[in-house]
Amino acid sequence: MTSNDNNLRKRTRPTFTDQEALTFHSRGRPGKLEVVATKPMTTQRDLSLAYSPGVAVPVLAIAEDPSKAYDLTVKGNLVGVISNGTAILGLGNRGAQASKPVMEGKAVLFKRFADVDAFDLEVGTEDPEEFINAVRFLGPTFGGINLEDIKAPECFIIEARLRELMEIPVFHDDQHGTAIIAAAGILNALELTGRDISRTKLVCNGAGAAGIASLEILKALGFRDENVILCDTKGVVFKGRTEGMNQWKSAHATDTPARTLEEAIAGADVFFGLSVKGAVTREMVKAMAANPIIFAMANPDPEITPEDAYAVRDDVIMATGRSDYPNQINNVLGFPYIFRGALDVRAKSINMEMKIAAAKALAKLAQEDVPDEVAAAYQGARPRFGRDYIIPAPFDPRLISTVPPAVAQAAMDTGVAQRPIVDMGAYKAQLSARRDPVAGALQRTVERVRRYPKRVVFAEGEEEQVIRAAVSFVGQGLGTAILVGREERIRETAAGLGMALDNREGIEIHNARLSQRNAAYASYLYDRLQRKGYLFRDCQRMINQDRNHFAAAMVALGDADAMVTGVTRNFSVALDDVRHVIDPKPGHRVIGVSLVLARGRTVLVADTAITEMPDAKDLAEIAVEAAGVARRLGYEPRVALLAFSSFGHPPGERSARVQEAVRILDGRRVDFEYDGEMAADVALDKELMAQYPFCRLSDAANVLVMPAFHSASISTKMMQTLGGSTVIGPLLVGLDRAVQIVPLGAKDTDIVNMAALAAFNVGG
Ligand SMILES: NC(=O)C1=CN([C@@H]2O[C@H](COP(=O)(O)OP(=O)(O)OC[C@H]3O[C@@H](n4cnc5c(N)ncnc54)[C@H](OP(=O)(O)O)[C@@H]3O)[C@@H](O)[C@H]2O)C=CC1
Ligand SMILES: CC(=O)C(=O)O
Ligand SMILES: [Mg+2]
Repeated sequence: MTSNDNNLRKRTRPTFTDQEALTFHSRGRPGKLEVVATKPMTTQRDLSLAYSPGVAVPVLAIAEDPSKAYDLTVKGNLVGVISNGTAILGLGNRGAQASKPVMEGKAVLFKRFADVDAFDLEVGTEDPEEFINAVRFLGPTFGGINLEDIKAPECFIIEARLRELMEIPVFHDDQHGTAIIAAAGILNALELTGRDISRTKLVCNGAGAAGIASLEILKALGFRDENVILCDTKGVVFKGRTEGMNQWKSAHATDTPARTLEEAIAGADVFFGLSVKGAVTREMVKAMAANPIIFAMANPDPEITPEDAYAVRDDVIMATGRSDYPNQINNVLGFPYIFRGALDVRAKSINMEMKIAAAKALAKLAQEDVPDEVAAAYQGARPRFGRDYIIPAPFDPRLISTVPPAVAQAAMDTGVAQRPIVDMGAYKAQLSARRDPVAGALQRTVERVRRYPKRVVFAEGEEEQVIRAAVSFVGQGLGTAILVGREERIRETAAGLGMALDNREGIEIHNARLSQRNAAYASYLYDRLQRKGYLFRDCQRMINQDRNHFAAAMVALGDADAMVTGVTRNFSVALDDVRHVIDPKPGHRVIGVSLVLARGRTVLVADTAITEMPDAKDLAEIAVEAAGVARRLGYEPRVALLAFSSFGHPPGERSARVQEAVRILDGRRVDFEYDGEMAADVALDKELMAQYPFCRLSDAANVLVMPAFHSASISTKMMQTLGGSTVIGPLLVGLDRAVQIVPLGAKDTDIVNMAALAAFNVGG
């Protein structure tokens, strides 16, 4: 095993308690979804257009030509996620109401990964006919129907009937989504072990929705009937069996003397588990052929854990449905992208060719080199096609531009596309732009920190939201949280919040006044400040009484890796405290960078914190620092130096300063794209930018250098308050140690994000 393999296998489990899972779902607005209007609804005129009488016009247009619904309503991008809760994950029949968190979850994954709008419908019946009747009339609402967590064999009847009755794609994800992803993994595992698909022996445990559909696609790919044995709760599904049978199982019944899973698995090349936790034993693994392939896909716990399988064999290729082991076979890799492709060509259905195209696209993607930007999505370890990387990970940003085009092309080739794509290249570019950056930006940071946990000091340790943030930081596996404050007070506050800190691993409390390190910290500070008018006792007082000084000294002297503060003090005051203790990094300047996460894109804005009225040289330096942050966050920087004018028009003294900054950058021969001066709309809108064909940016800017602090601060705050954007920061950049200052009164989630960014050392 290479060290890369080792690292991948040793991934830590995300740790969360049941209470955290409940709080995640209940906090703020209960649940995970809300409806957002895409048109203004502010004036009388808006109302007249959106509703009566204006709405009558599209009504008549659609009545005359129903296909107009795709142009005039949300239908073409809307998927219904529909369940009756009879097979929720591997938890069995828990009822329609209990399935709602899963269905809401799927809806948000549709949005997050493929910008497909989706909402959930839970239908309170176990009767297939009633279910079919409840769904069959919903065609006018949706562009597609994703059925979920409906048990077999009813799911087969329901899906087949709805496919006949409805003119939009109907896709039972537990069947086909799972089958597609598993097939992709299998294609790669076969290649790695040098197997011929037509001679490979496979045992599938689980003859339900996922099991049966997987066998269908595997056989379409080349597995032979006689080489495949299916098992269920009654053991092997053999020819002639009568107990617990149905027509879908019969279709895969084999002529074999084996009657139990144990007998069937002996000598098998591949095990496919789509059943329940613990169905496979170590003995069974031992009995498999050389280089066995084990896909234990039951959720939330696999048929056998990788630890157990590796304990008895070291030649196994192992996959599970979980995100905390390598090779996650989970349908989240499929459904968002399969529907994206199907919707974009207005496919009438999702057929076998489209499913195989998706599986092959996924398999091929795992074989490709992982570029730098993407490596960040893999927790810092750059995966290479091999035993522990046979399938891309859910956060791989290439999925959106890879899978939907393959699905769309297959739909076009098989005649089910009602609106074929004319320019595939342009379509792929559009798809990339749909990628939601919000989670992406932070996800990479958090995953990286999880891999290299850090000691982060939370300076305002007595504050409620800081305690909550510290507990969450530790709970997410990001490292050790050091709370600065009076121990008893912190414990009491934590107890009042229902969080016992006693015995909680990963949390330390340091009282500045009682710390054994404060003499060292005070003398360190005195060395720095003695010629700036401070006496030793001033320094002692600062360390003993001021938590920012104490926390910063911990970081400066290596007792902690990073620090976060700001909840109770203004940014500039907190920064002054920190600057007494920590200098700028040699050759760098300290600036503030805000991350603006707007619909479909992330833009970095600088300097949002420090230099009030930068001159040309300052602006050039700000550009260099901001470009560095963009790179650290995984974006290739395209820097626009902004002004009220674009390339000299209209002229003005302020714009001349920005032009001068561009010339300074020219002289410094920096290694990133930049240009200016230009107005914000030119920087952000590629079409407007095209009016200036000489502009050196290859695409819309993703780093905006503002001409002064006021414009930086005003624009980001307006974006946040009025524009519906998420703004993270300002992130403090250019200090010699990792320090982040949150906005006054920040909430626990903001504090955790900033602590993660500090631990990641985004500023250095
Ligand atoms: N990783 C992923 O992306 C996905 C994983 N899954 C997982 O696959 C499993 C099945 O889901 P689904 O097909 O929707 O559910 P179904 O209810 O449709 O099917 C369950 C099947 O498992 C069989 N089974 C149950 N217990 C055992 C056992 N001890 N030994 C052998 N077979 C058993 C049942 O047998 P019988 O017919 O005799 O009742 C049935 O055939 C779940 O754990 C689910 O979480 C599902 C979808 C996606
Ligand atoms: C992942 C999924 O859909 C399931 O386990 O049911
Ligand atoms: Mg499911």
